[in-house]
Amino acid sequence: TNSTESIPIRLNKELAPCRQVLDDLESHDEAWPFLLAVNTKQFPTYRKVIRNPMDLQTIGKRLSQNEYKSRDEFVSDVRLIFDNCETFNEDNSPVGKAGHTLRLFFETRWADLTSGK
Ligand SMILES: Cn1cc(C(=O)NCCN2CCCC2)ccc1=O
Repeated sequence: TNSTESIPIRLNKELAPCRQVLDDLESHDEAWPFLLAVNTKQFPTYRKVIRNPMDLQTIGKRLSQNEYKSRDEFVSDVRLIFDNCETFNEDNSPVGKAGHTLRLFFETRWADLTSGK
């Protein structure tokens, strides 16, 4: 119900599924493009095209620093990674394919951890 969703993430013990799914993402074979922020020296146009960069290391820092007020804020940052990836990469490129694969893995794992439990 929405009665618990607005309670701060740490009070409502929603931190556990966030930490779990982040660990699962970081250890996935297709996570290599998303572990760290995109290197803007290697991709000089990136910051012009992608206004809100996001990566798994940044999410981990925010989680550890209690910067997420709800699980929905956490989920939004994860989905931002994949939306940015679709903007900047062709679907059939190595990075583009990794993004589609990891997005499906995330949505499936997140549903298992938070709804069908
Ligand atoms: C998210 N994203 C990532 C890349 C990428 O190539 N990352 C480099 C990954 N390297 C692998 C070993 C060292 C670093 C390109 C475009 C993009 O949107």
